[in-house]
Amino acid sequence: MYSYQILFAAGAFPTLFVASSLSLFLSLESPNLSWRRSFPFLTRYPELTLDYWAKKYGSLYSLWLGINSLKEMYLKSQVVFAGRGITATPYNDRWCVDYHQMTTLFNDSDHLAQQPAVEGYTHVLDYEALVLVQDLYRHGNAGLLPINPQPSAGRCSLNISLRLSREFMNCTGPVSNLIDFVPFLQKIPSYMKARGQKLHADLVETYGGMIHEIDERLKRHEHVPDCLVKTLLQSREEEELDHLDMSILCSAFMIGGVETTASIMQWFSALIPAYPEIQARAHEELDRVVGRDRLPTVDDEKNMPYIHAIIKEVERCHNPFWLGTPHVNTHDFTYRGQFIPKDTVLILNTYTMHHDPQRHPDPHRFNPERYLEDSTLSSESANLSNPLERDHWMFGVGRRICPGMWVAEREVWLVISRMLWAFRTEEIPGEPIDLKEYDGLSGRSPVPFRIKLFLVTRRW
Ligand code: HEM
Repeated sequence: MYSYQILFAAGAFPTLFVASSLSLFLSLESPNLSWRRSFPFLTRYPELTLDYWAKKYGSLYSLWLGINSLKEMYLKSQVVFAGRGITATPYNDRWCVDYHQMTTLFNDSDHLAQQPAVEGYTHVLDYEALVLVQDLYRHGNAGLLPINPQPSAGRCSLNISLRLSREFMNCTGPVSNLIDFVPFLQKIPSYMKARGQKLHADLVETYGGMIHEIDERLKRHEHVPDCLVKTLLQSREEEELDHLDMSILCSAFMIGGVETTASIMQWFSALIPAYPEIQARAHEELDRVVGRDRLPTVDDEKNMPYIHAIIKEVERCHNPFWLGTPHVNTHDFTYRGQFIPKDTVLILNTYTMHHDPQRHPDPHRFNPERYLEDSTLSSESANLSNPLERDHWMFGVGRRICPGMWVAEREVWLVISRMLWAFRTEEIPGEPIDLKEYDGLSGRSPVPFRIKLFLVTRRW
C-alpha cells in the first residue's frame, strides 16, 4: 500500500501553485483523514470543504490518502482521451507539440497579417454574439415572456459540444472519480469506465467525422474556409499527428472552450437582474461610447472600463473551475521551508483565492467597482510579473495556463457587452434565482432559472 499527497494551494501568490504567501504546510496523516472519510466531502461542492480547511489549516496544506499513487487522472487521460488529449497529457514532448499547436491557432502572432491569430476568428465570435442577442429577443418576446437564457448561451458555444463536454466534466472532475484514485478499479469493468469509454467513442465519432469530411473536401480541392480542422490537417505531417490525435485535439478544444465560456454567460445572466443600478451604469457607458446605432465590438472594450469590470467581477465570483486541473510536480522541492516531494498532486483552490478578504474586501459581494482601475485583459493580467497584481485565477496558472483564454475573453466580452446593450434584465417576481447551487461536478453553471429581458433598442 502506497500513499500519495494532495496539496491544495490557496494563497494569493500562486506562481507555480505553491509560490504563495503561504505559511503552513500541514500533513494530515492517515487514518485521521483517510479517503474513506474525506472522499464524500469532496464530491459535491468540494471547494467549500477545501475553503474551510484553508481557513483552518492555512493557505497551503496537504492531505495524505492511504491508497495508491496518482500520477495522472486515469479516466480522463487514458480512457476518454486515449493518452492524447492536451488537458490530460503529462508534461512531455507530445504535450509540447499539442500546446504549441493550440497557442499557434489562437494566440501567437500571425506573422503574415501582423496580428494575433485570434483576430482571424473574431468575425465568427462577432456573428455568434449577434445571433445570441437576436435569439434572446425572439424567445423573450421583448420582455413579455419569461426566458431561460441558458440554452441560447449554450447554442452560442455549440450545442453538440456542450453535451459532450458536460459528460466530460461529469466523468472527470478533479476529485470526483474513485477510479482515478484506486488503480485496482482501473483494471476491472465498471460503470464509470464504461461511461468514459462511451464518451471516448462519441468524441472520436463526432470530431473524427468532421475531420474526415473536411479532409475529403480538401482532397477534392473544394474551398474550405480557414478553421481549426483545416490547420490541423495541413500540419499533420510536420507535427506527426494521426487521425486519433487530431480527433482528440479537437475534442479538447471543444471541451475546454464550450462549457466554460457558456458558463460565464449564464452566471452573468443569473446575477445581473438583481443589480438594476449596475445595469443603469453600464447602459450609460454604452450610450456614451457606442451609441444606439451599432453593436459594441472588441475594439470598444478599452474604452468601457465599467463593463470590463463587470465581466472580471462575474469571473471572480463564479469561476467555472474553482479547483484547477490537478498537477504533479516532477521533482522534490522546498518552498519556504516546506518540503514538497516529487509526485505530489497540486490543486489550485481558486475559490479561497477569489474570496480572500485581503485582496477583495467584502469578497462575497458582487461589486464591479473593485476592478475599475484594472484595464488589463485577463490574458495580459496572467502575464504580469507580479502575480499579486493579477485580476483573478480563472484561467489557471503556470505553463499549463489555459491556451484558449485569448478567444474566451473576446467571446465573453462580445456576448456580455451586447446583452447589456440590447436588454434591461429583470428577475421574475416569485422566482428567485439560486446563485449558490450549481450544475456540473467540475465545470459550474447555474441551475435552471428564468428572467425577463426588456429591449433597450432593436436597431441592429
Ligand atoms: C471562460 C472560459 C475558459 C475558462 C474559465 C478556462 C479555464 C481553463 C483552466 C482553469 C485550465 C487549466 C489550467 C491548468 O491546468 O492549470 C484550462 C486549460 C485548457 N483550456 Fe481553457 N478555459 C476557458 C476557455 C477555453 C477555450 C475557449 C479553449 C479552446 C478553444 C480552451 C482550451 C483549453 C485547453 C486545451 C486546456 C488544456 C491546456 C493544458 O493542459 O496544457 N479553454 N482552461
